[in-house]
Amino acid sequence: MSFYQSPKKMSAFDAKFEAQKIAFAPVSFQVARCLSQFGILTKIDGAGDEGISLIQLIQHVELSEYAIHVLLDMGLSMGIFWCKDDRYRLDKTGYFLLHDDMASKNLNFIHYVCYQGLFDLDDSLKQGKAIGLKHFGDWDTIYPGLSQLPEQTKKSWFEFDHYYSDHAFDSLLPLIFKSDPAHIIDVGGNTGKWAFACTRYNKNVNVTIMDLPGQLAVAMKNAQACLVADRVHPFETDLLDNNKPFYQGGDLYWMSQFLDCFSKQQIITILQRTVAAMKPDSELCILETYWDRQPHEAGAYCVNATSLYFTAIANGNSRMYHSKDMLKMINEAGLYVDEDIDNIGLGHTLLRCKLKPMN
Ligand SMILES: C[S@@+](CC[C@H](N)C(=O)[O-])C[C@H]1O[C@@H](n2cnc3c(N)ncnc32)[C@H](O)[C@@H]1O
Repeated sequence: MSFYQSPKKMSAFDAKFEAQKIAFAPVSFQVARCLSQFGILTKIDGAGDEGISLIQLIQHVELSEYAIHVLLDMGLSMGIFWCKDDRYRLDKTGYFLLHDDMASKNLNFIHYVCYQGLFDLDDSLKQGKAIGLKHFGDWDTIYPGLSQLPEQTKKSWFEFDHYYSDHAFDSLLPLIFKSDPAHIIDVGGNTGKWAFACTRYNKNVNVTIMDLPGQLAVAMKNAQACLVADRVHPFETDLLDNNKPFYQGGDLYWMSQFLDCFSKQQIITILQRTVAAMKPDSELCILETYWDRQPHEAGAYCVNATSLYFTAIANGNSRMYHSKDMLKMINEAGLYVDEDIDNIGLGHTLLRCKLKPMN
């Protein structure tokens, strides 16, 4: 990791400006969202090098002159546009806000899933509970409620989750199938995207999805639609309850973006239960984004920011981990890492684990 290990080279004047940006960050965030939602970014982008004036924008955007003008002024301050001779042109940051898929998925996730709940971050930190979740329902964690979230919130949650895992899945399939597993157990398999990728890739493999009932119902509906309900099987459980069952004897246990939903103590328990369920030659593959394994500072920023979603909205006690913490827990549970591969998809790491030999 080449970042965070020395002070930033910046004048006090610039640092003071950075501090003001943080103080006003919710304003910038909402302005960027409104510029996008009301089509102002698209209009200015379409005007190209010629640019577009406020008077012209008023004719195309269904907002008052006042509303467009306050958004434009703040957009200038945020470096989204530049303006010469009263004509606005998109600057580079504006270009990526408009055209970068990752920025739009992140922005929608923060607005529809996290924004209101983050107001309760301080109480969530003090109580070790996701106090911000109260805006959506009365659950201990967001997961039993996922399928009941308001429509736009649910859409933003799934688009955010899938955006990162989808980018990793294609390059992972050959790696996972090199050990030729006949039966994969997808722990926290959600709506079945990985299960369907596996059944498409290999015509013989069976996949069992272990998850909460709400997600399994959606996954099995999807399995019917994909015509693989004979090879994709549901296994209902709640991994926060040790009295609930754990699928025994799978060839390959798969945990993608799953362990980050649990506290350290819960992870150790889940890994120990996995160890107890594995055959001597089974594997456990863990796919996660660790902030210290990101190739660029931008990745570490997004991963660390995502931790606070877990704190205030998802469960109050989990996070995106440092890889050293995960490696320690894997070891403690009785596993060793056979392969450790970074830079999969958008900054994922695959840890391929096996049972430690018995002494
Ligand atoms: C962040 S999603 C990951 C989905 C998918 N594996 C992927 O890579 O996109 C976490 C999944 O873990 C499941 N999960 C969370 N808590 C759980 C629990 N206590 N028991 C079983 N599954 C749980 C959720 O329902 C959800 O499907």
